Amino acid sequence: MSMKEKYALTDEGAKNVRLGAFWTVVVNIVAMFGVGFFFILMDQLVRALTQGEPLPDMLPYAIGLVVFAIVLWTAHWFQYDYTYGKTYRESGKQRIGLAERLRELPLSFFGKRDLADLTETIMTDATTMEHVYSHVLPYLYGTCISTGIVAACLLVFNWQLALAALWSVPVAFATLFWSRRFSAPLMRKTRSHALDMTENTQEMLECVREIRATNQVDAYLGQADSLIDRHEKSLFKSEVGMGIPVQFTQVIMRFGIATTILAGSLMLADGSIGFMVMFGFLLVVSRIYAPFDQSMLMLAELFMATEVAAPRMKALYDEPVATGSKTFKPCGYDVTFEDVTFSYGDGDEPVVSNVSFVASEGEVTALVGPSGSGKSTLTKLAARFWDADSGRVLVDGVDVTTIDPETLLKDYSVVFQDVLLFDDTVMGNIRLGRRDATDEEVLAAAKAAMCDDFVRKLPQGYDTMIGENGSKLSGGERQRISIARALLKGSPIVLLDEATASLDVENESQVQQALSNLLAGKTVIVIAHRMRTVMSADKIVVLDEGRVVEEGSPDNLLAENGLFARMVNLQGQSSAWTL
Ligand SMILES: Nc1ncnc2c1ncn2[C@@H]1O[C@H](COP(=O)(O)OP(=O)(O)OP(=O)(O)O)[C@@H](O)[C@H]1O
Repeated sequence: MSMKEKYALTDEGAKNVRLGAFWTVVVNIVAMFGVGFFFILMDQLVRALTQGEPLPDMLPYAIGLVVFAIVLWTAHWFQYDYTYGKTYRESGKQRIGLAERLRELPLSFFGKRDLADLTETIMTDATTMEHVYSHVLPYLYGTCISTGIVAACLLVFNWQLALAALWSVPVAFATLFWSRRFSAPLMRKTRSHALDMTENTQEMLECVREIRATNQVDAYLGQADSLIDRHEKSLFKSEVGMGIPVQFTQVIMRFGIATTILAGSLMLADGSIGFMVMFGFLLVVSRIYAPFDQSMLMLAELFMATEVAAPRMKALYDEPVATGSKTFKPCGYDVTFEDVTFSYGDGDEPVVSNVSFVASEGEVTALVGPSGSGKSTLTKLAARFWDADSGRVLVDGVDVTTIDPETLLKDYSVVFQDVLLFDDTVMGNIRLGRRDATDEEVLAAAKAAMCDDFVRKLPQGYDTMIGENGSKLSGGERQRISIARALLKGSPIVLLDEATASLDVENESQVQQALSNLLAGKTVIVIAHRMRTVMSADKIVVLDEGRVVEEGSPDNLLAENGLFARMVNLQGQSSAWTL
């Protein structure tokens, strides 16, 4: 596997890691030259002291020292730039790349993946990789290469002493990599326990009202406690599981010094090497192990990155994206379902089967049917939030799966039951419908959606911050803001999930008024909850267990006296169409 794939790097990132490794090699080799320089000076001094030779001229050494310092500083500067400066840029690109990827992924992906898990990938995994790019990879690769070069020189110089000095490096690394089979599962477990902890905290914060209302606070806190304990224990085990092999391999490596002294002493005794050769070897050997000490400590992080973080990031990159034509200029906006079958998971039972109907432009098509019959699913398929398993959804005869989702959604206004607002001003929330809308256009949409009266009563009117998900507004007010947003967008296809649960009578008639402004002249597919909407629809599609069981105008369906007629009779004069 290439470095790029293994560490989820971009092309430029892989290039910078290589250059970082190159400059690390230069730094290590230049540092070795320093050792050689010191060795030659020592040799001359020893000879002067023991054999009466004249003391060496110090000027070339002084000049050499200055040159050495300049070269080392320059090499360090490049190493620093490539390892820290440029690789941090790589991490920035990774994060932007992940965000771009999320943008390209089909919306169905977000339904399948746990959001806490996704947040962990973007925040924690990206941070782990950032540290690995900057602190570990160039340094580790560079050290291995420079050690290889020095080892080759030592082997040429004196292979017996070189073997005595260097055997410990491969043995130490082999031990460390072998220990990975034990430490890797521990790391994966720690990561998954950390994830459970995050999910629990996120759920606790999101559902704090429900938890309090159902007196579940103690139970939730108890669960959080046990998850934290479990994570702490697995973290301890994985630290020990990694720490012991790292310490052990550092000790193994130090045995190289002992064997160099032993072999060197024997060779010195039988006269096959001189004292200075032995001294030189010891100098080099003591330098060789130093960079590895640091690398070994980083290996834990590297293993974590290759075992957990990089695969998780790569998995996100490998997710199939929803693609399609970036231009879509239809002449009309009929939405046609053609024998559509769909299930949420591979191999699951279909939730809609062989559905065919046309929602015509300028008409309101109401989807009715019991809870779970597939009404919301059909609206999601219409907007390509999911792609059908078989059959086709067409807009003006064009299969939606051939159109890029972002391009397609420009033609859709969506008002769902669970309105989502941002912690922004009223103005900002409505303007999300169309970013370039003028203030006047936003106000006109707000008026048409019957928002104006309540917004003007807010402390700062349209500039009032409405809290997270509009927490400072009532359910009906939130819904009218989402309708204003859809009105401002003014798309030719409207998908609407009516909801009445949170609305009082006055609110309901205001929302109804807002809706009729939104729907005029559009292709409307509505999940109808109000009797009035159902009876005034141009077409009704009755669903049961994911199949279309009846289809036609309200009058015709009533006349047919089938399921729809029975449901209407059951509902009586109730204003809410709750089945
Ligand atoms: N994201 C999902 N993953 C798996 N199954 C799902 C998902 N969303 C819905 N379902 C299942 O698909 C079926 C149809 O659901 P859908 O929401 O389309 O029904 P509905 O008619 O809109 O129901 P309701 O009127 O209660 O909102 C249900 O059995 C539901 O459990």
